[in-house]
This record gives sequence, structure tokens and C-alpha cells, in this order.
Amino acid sequence: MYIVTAKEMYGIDHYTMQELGVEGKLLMENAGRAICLKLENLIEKTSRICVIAGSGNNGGDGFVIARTLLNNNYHVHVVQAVPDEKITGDALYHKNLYKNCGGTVTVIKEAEIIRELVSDADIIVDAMVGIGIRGKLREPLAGIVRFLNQTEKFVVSIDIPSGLPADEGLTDFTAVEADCTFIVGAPKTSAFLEHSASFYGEWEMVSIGFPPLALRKYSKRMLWNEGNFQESMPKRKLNSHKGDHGRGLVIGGSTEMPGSIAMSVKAALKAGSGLITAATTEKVIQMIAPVSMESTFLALSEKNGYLANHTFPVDSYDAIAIGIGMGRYEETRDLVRYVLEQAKCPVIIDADGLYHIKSDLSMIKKRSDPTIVTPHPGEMAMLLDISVPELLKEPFRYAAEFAGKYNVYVVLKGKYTIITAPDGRQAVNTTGNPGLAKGGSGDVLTGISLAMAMQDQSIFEALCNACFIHGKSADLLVANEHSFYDLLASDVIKGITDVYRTFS
Ligand SMILES: NC(=O)C1=CN([C@@H]2O[C@H](COP(=O)(O)OP(=O)(O)OC[C@H]3O[C@@H](n4cnc5c(N)ncnc54)[C@H](O)[C@@H]3O)[C@@H](O)[C@H]2O)[C@H](O)CC1
Ligand SMILES: [K+]
Repeated sequence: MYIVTAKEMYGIDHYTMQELGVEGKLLMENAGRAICLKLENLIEKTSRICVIAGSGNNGGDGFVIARTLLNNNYHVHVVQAVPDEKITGDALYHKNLYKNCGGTVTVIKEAEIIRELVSDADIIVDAMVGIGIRGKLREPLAGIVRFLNQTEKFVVSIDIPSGLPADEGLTDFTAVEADCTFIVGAPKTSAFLEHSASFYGEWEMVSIGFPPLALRKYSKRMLWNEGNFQESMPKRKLNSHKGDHGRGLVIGGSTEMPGSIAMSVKAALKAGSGLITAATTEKVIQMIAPVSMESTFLALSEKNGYLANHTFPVDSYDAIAIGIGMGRYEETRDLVRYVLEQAKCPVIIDADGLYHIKSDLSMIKKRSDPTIVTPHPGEMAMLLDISVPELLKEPFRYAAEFAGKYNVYVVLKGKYTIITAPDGRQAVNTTGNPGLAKGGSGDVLTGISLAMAMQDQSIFEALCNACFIHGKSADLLVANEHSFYDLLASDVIKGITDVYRTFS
């Protein structure tokens, strides 16, 4: 499923109409009809429905919905929140069809009377504004939105909750807080931003006839779901041996933080790596060996419980993860630099490793093999020299700019984890839950990512699948024996079993 900006949606729309010859009226009919098929499952046959229509094509969708419901014997009424002369083009065509079928319309000039007009309605369909919103909502629409947000009635928004921007970048808006939203054609980026996603309520996308070639042409962003996971995950050959599944190295750990590297190692093995070596201090090896029985160890020299600068061969690995629990010292920074310069395989940089590259980002830019950074918002903001709120306003743009500028893959972790490739392709992960907001969760994701980077798939797919597995494991655990409260990172490692058993 593609994710679009308003501009991209208009591009897709224009292409479908001009190049492929599909008329706008037909797209609008498709949208309204597809939405009604879904809506009728949500409402009673006796429900009274009030459609609030605006001036643009979003209002046009509202008129198609009103006509379809009317023709299916529902009790429906349209409140038009703009003067008659504002309804033009395809929207006017569909308004006329609705009226020709016996539909009724009340035109309102002031927001106040909306209370009275919807007093007997059970369901309110919000078709005031969609992706055509410019700036903050004006009156009387803003007043209607304020009313809708304090009413108990069930509010269904069409395409976008009216007033909400389709794109990232704006946080000051008045918008409908919908109970549910039927998104037209493709979800918009605002459905995946922390400050705006909740306005959509539950959402579902309806297809209205945009061909995949049009979507592909305009959007580089997608939602990574079960279908993508199942299609792209390499199948295991029955006659394969451990050498086929990757030899990985995890570098990190300190006496203060021995557990994190153990988690990454375990997760990497559980997710399907053939061989994993943990490169850490002698003391950490002693501490984690009893719980990391399946891995091998490489003892590196230490200084005050942390890894010291060290040169050792890094060329016999298929992928490397570095940074976990390693601390932020000059010696550990030199170690990160050494590995980034020497390793001729994909390198994943996490946790303290991210602080080290910040001091000299040319460390990552110079590399010719894939480099992957896996920051949470605080780390990403640190890398970009901006605040976390600034980052969260436009995470898609910031991640894409960083990935392009430094030629790296970025896994920006969060409720909506965004995976970005250096060429600008982006995916939003669909799995995961609040149970993952706990220490160790990131270490597990790094381990799974390491395993995925060594399987037969592109790095972009590998990272999308790693995030999918990590979140899905947590989802299955919470759906069965665990809760958001008690879920531990070590449970998530165990849960990988169920993900594989369910989906492969
Ligand atoms: N290709 C598609 O995606 C299709 C989408 N459909 C629906 O059409 C809308 C987009 O339609 P458009 O006419 O371009 O814009 P809107 O209806 O969203 O809004 C424009 C309308 O709103 C007024 N307006 C703009 N800003 C404000 C404001 N701040 N305050 C008040 N009023 C405002 C402006 O004057 C315009 O009149 C899309 O979301 C889908 O729902 C098609 O039906 C099918 C194809
Ligand atoms: K709307």
C-alpha cells in the first residue's frame, strides 16, 4: 500500500484522468460507492445519517455517499456548509444526481445551527474538506468541527478528518477527531505522524481505480504489511547449512551494560543468522557466556570496563552491528571509526555508536558498502542538531534528507517506524505496540536487523522485515500470554518463533 502527500495524490489523480482517460466523475463515484459498501457494515438499517458537505471534491464524495445511501433506503440528509455557487464541477454533477433522486440539502452560513440540524442524526459523515485544505480551517467549518469534537455522535470522515493537513510540517490546526476515516485511494502521510494520526480514529483505505503504475510513478513511500513480509522474506532451502545464513559480528558491551549485547546476539540467532560472534571485553564474555551458548566470542582489550581501541580482522563477516552498550569514550569512538573504515559488508550502527558517528559524519559518508543507522527520535534529533519536536513534525523529510546526504539506510524508530533507503524510498512499519517501549527493545531490533541483512533480500527489504518481525512478535505475545506492561525484550526474542511459524 502506497503512502502519499497531497501533491503526489493530485499527481496520481491527474495522471489517471489525463493519461489513462478515467473521468473525475467516475473516480468520485468509485470513492463514494466503495465507502458506502464499508459504511453499511458499520451502521443500522434504521440509522439516520447526516452528511456535511464542503465545496471541493471531498464534498462531491459526500454527495455520492448521500445518494447511494438514499437509494439503499437509508434516512439521509445533506448539510451543505458552503454557499450554492461554491459547488462546481464534478461535485455539482453529483449534487444534482443526489437531488434528482429526491435528496434534500440544507445550506448553512453559520456554524451554530449545525447542532439543531444534526440533533436527530445517529451518524455524521464529514465530507467538508480533504486533501485540498489550505492553512487553518475557516468559519463556519471551524465552528462545525468544534461542535463535532464535543458531540457523542459517531463521526465518519471521508479521506481525511476535515481540517487536518495531508502532509507533515504543520502542527497548528483545527480538525475533526473522527471515530473512523475512510481514506480514498492511498493513505496520506499525516496518518503516520504522532501529532496527527489519532485524528483519523480507526481507518480503512478504499480503492477507487488508481492503477498501481500511477501510484508507483508518484510515490516512493509505502506501508509495510504482512503481504510485503511474506512476499519478500527468502524461503529457507531444505539442504542449506549454517554458512548460507550469514556470519555476523556484534561489537559492543561493557561491564556496566553487559545485557544489551547478549540480547542482540540472541535475537540475531533467533531471527535466523547462521553464526554470530560477540566481540566484547573478557569480563562481559564471562558474564554473558552462560546465556549466549549458541554464539562464539572474540575478546577485545578493555579500559575501565569499556572496550579499548583495538584492531582486529573484520573482513570475514557478512554483516556487523556496532554500538550496543559500548559507552561513549574516545576509545570506543576510535573503534567505531576503525570498523566503519575496514568492514566491507553492511554495518548497522546503533545506540552509543550513533553518538560516535555524530562527531564526524564523514565516517559513514565515505563507506561504499551499506551503512544502516537505527536511531530513536532522540538520537535522530541529536544527529541532525534539531529538537525532538522539530523532528517529529517532519520525520519523513528529515529521515530522507539524512539518508540521501550520508548515503545510509535510516531506521527511525517510534510508534510509526520509518525505514528509509539512501535513494529516498521509505516504508512505515505496521506492527508493534506500547509493550515495546522498554529497555532492550532496540537491542533486539538491532539483532534481528543483523540477521535480516545477511539473508537473500535487499537491505531495504531486510530492514522492513526486521521491523515487521520485531513488532509482530510483540503483537502476538500481547494478543496471547502477555500485556503491554509485562512484555520484556527477552520475550520479544522468544516470540520470533511464533512470527515465523505464523507467516512462513
Ligand atoms: N484523486 C483523488 O484523491 C480523488 C479525491 N477525491 C476527493 O477529493 C478530495 C480533494 O478534492 P479538492 O477539491 O481538491 O479539495 P477539497 O475538497 O479537499 O477541499 C477544497 C475546498 O476546500 C476549501 N478550503 C480549503 N482550505 C480551506 C480552509 N482552510 N478553510 C475552509 N475551507 C477551505 C477550498 O475553498 C475548496 O473549495 C479528496 O480529499 C477526496 O476526498 C475524489 O472524489 C476522487 C478522486
Ligand atoms: K473530510
